[in-house]
Parts: sequence; C-alpha cells; structure tokens
Amino acid sequence: MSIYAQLTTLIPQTILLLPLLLLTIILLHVIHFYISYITRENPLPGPIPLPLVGNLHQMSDTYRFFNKCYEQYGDIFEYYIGNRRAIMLNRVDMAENILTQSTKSKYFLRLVASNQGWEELGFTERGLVGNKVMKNWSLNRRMLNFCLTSTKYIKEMVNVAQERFSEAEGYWAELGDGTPLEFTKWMHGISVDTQIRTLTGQMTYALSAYRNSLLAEHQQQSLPDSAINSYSKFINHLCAISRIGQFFYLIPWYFRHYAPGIRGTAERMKKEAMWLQEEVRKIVQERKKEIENLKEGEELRADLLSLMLTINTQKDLNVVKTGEFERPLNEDEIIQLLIEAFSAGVDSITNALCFAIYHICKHPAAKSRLIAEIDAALPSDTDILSYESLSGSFPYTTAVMKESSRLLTVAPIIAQVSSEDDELAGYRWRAGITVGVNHGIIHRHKAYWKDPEAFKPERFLDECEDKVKPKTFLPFGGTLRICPGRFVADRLIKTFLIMLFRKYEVELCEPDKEVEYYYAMTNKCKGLKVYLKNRNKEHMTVA
Ligand code: HEM
Repeated sequence: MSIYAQLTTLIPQTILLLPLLLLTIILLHVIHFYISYITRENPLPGPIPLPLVGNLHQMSDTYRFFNKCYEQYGDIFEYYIGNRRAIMLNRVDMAENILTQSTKSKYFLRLVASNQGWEELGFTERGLVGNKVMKNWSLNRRMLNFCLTSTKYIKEMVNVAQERFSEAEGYWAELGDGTPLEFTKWMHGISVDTQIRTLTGQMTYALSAYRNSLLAEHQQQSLPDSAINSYSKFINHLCAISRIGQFFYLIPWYFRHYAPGIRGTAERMKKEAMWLQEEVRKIVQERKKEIENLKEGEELRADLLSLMLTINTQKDLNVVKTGEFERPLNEDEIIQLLIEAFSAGVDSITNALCFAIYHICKHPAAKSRLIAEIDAALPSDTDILSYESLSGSFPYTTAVMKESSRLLTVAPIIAQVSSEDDELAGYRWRAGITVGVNHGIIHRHKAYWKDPEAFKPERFLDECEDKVKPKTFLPFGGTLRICPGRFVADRLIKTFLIMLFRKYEVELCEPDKEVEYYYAMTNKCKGLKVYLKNRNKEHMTVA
C-alpha cells in the first residue's frame, strides 16, 4: 500500500481516537473524583459536588453562591474546585491557624498545590500571588513591601493622583453640570493612569481615551500616537491578566489542551500573557539603561520600577535584609511584580472607591460629617493635599472608608492550602486541603458586630466604646500573604475621596437603587452613575 493510502486510512482512525481518549480521561477523572468524595474524612454539610468543574454552574457569581451556602449550612461547609475538596470557614475562631502572619504558618500556599495552570503561566516561581517557593516569595515580598511603603513612593503617588484627578475635572467641566457620569469608568481611568505612572514612570492615556469615547469625532483630542497605539493594547492586556489567571487556575489541563474551543482560548490567553511580559521587559530594560547613565548626584525617580531596579545595588543606600541572602531583584522577578502590583491594585482600588462613593451618597448624615472634616482641614479648593496631612488629619473619612469596605468587601474570600496536617474547627485535616475564609461574612457576622447591616462609620472611631474585635475586620486579608499594597490603597482612595467631596456635590443618578456588583476574584462595581455639581460656583473655573 502506498504511503498516501496508509495515511488516508490512518487519519479517520486518529480523528475517532482523539475524542475517545478525551472521554476516557474525563471518565477516569470522574471515577477518581467520586472515590475521593465518598471516602473523604470529616464529611461536612455543603453543596452536592459535580465532577470536573465543581459547582461552576451554580457559581456564576461565586461570592453570592458562598453567601447562600452560609445561610443554608452555617459557619463551616465544604465545596469543590474541580475535583479538589475545599472547606469554607465563616468565623474568626475557626480560622485562627490561617489568619496569622508568622512565617511558620502552615498556610503559605495559595490554591496552587495541584494546579498546573499557574505553573504553565510561570506564576508559581516568580512574584508573589502564585509563588510556591517560600525562599523566593520571601525575598520578593520584602523587596516589594519596602518599596510600596517608602515615603518617597507614597508621596509621588499622592502627587500623581492629584494631577490625574485634576485632568478628569477638566473633562467633567467640558461635559457640564447635569451630565450623568459613569463613575466606574472614570475612576478606572484615573486609577490606571495614576498607577501605571507610579509603577513604571510611563504616561498612559486611559482617562483621555475614555473622554474621547464619549464625544463626537470633531471634539476628540489627538493623543500621542505611539503611546496610545501600544498602551491601549498594553492596558487591555494588563487588565486581562487576572482573568487569564482565573481561567488557568480553574480549567483542568486536558480541557485547556484538547477540548475544542477551550484549547483555542487557552492558547490565545497564554500568548497575551507572554506579549505583556515582553512589553514590560522592554520598559524595564529601558529604565535600567537610564539608571546606568545617571550622572553623579542626579536623583532617581520615585516610581516602583526605579526603586526595584536599584534596591540592594550600588545606586541605592538601602539594604533590604532578605533573610539568608541580600541581592538585587532580577529582571524576571521585577516584571512579574510590576504586573501583579498593577493587576492586584487597579481594579481593587477602583471598586473600593466606587463602593465608598455609593455609601457616602446613600447616607446624608455621614456625607455632611465627611465634608465638614474635609473643609476644616482644607478650607480652600486650591490647598494642596500633602502626604503628611493624609496620614493623620482625616479620621472620619478613614472610618467611612472602613465601614464601606466592611459592608461591601472588595476581596471577601481568601483561600490557602495547608502544607501539613492540621486541626481546624475541631476537626483533623490532612495536608493539601484547601481552606477558604469568607471575610465578607465575618465582616457582617452577628457574633462580632452590633447592628451589622447598618452603615455606621462611628464604630471605627477611637471614641467608640464598642471596640472592633481582633481579626474581625480584615479587608486586606490577614494571612502570611496579607496585601502588601494596603498602605498605597488607603492613601490613594483617601486622596480621591477628599479631592471629590471637597469640591463637588455628588448625587447618585438613581438614588433608590442598590449598587450593582458582580464577583470575579474580587467584587466589581457595575455602572455607578453620578451627577456632579460644583459646591461653590466660584470654583467652576478652577478645573
Ligand atoms: C482596595 C484595594 C485593595 C484590596 C481590597 C486588596 C486586597 C487584597 C487581599 C485580600 C489580598 C490577599 C491577602 C491574603 O491572602 O491574606 C491581597 C493580596 C495582594 N495584593 Fe492587594 N488589595 C488592594 C490593593 C492592592 C494594591 C494597590 C497593590 C499593589 C500596589 C496590591 C498588591 C497585592 C499583592 C501583590 C498581593 C499578593 C500578596 C502575596 O501573595 O504575598 N493590592 N490584596
């Protein structure tokens, strides 16, 4: 038989064999799953599991799903991620072993113990979020902490935030009083431009691009060509990275590699992640050269990239002790940290800010007290908001921010994997179990809060007699992996709130409607629309 004939007989067989192979793998997976389900220790109440994709059909909004499970099953229940068993804890006393920042914690690992998806993306040995190598994570973590908490960095960020806010004010003035403003989008633009500038030193034009999208062609501003062409793609890819992480985390290996449709999506996402890494690499290498060419006595810029490139090098006077070894960060580590800082920060800040604006507008008494505090500290619209004044002068504004994130927590669920056998909630668990903690529930749990559903910022003031109980309020998490960006987030959100309420009467376009949000790793605000009116007409021209 000719080679051609042999091939034509082989091809249909191969085509038939592939789906069969896939079905066999799925069947084995289902059998493995049911055996481990039936033989599991400490069976708890919880949702009936489905193999392969767990309860994803019910999880179109995972957070609401977990809240429903809490109502049905109480403080502890089990759930499944694919075929992996997990338990959810909704009380602080049950989660004590997880809510510790000790490096001896058994809960260092995120959900990566058996997840090849993040390995495939290279997330498990670099950066922080997926890093499963303690020594490596620890070095990266100390370096990032050091940079993000440095006064120089936060001062720069507060200044850039004010510049970007003023830019947005110019656009609002153009649109005029009485125009409904989609604040979720405006705040996203401000947050993107502020953070990319302070993370990398680069200018982006998310705000002006959004402004252009609202206007007729002849009113649109031209933006620097090179910047907008590459940066709009750059920003889209940056914003997509947490979605890509979620996909690779949830979808099993054989689906990502063989299932029609899913395979194509996985390949496209992987390409996007690689493209982004290479773009960030160019920015890093360019800055490296600039720093090498710095003249004697010339000052370094205060963006995160410059700080990370110089830390523990001769260009920097700070030595950050990183346990066993002190060394500068390498290029791959810096790239991953920049991408993570952006993707963990931008959306969370935008959403926390939108939720705070919503709560303030919904509660006129809180709004009046907040405005009175801001007016007392900054009597004139032209007073510059300094880093120093942000740190201590706005206790009520801080309390409002906390109360907003108590009632609507941006990152309500954290989940870690135990590296050793452990006892939790009165049960013994084998190493490898995934343990979730729902801070969204804990933040409104009757055991810890008086009148938990009411918006009462006063509960966070020093004068309040009913003190907040330890570990019951953790909007930035409370594990060993507690958010390293929490100081940045606090200053940035406060800056934006002060800038907004010092000058504008802010009204919700639909005051009777509840804020809409959905969950995708974090709670995301949907379409918050407001009207802005200048509080003092004299200042209309300031913008
Ligand atoms: C309102 C804003 C923010 C919220 C609500 C938030 C919340 C959180 C939470 C709950 C965690 C998980 C903590 C845990 O597992 O115990 C986390 C981790 C993280 N956050 Fe944030 N975050 C915010 C802003 C930021 C910003 C501005 C940055 C960077 C500039 C950032 C960078 C990170 C990183 C890198 C991690 C992973 C840490 C690790 O695994 O070691 N976050 N964040």
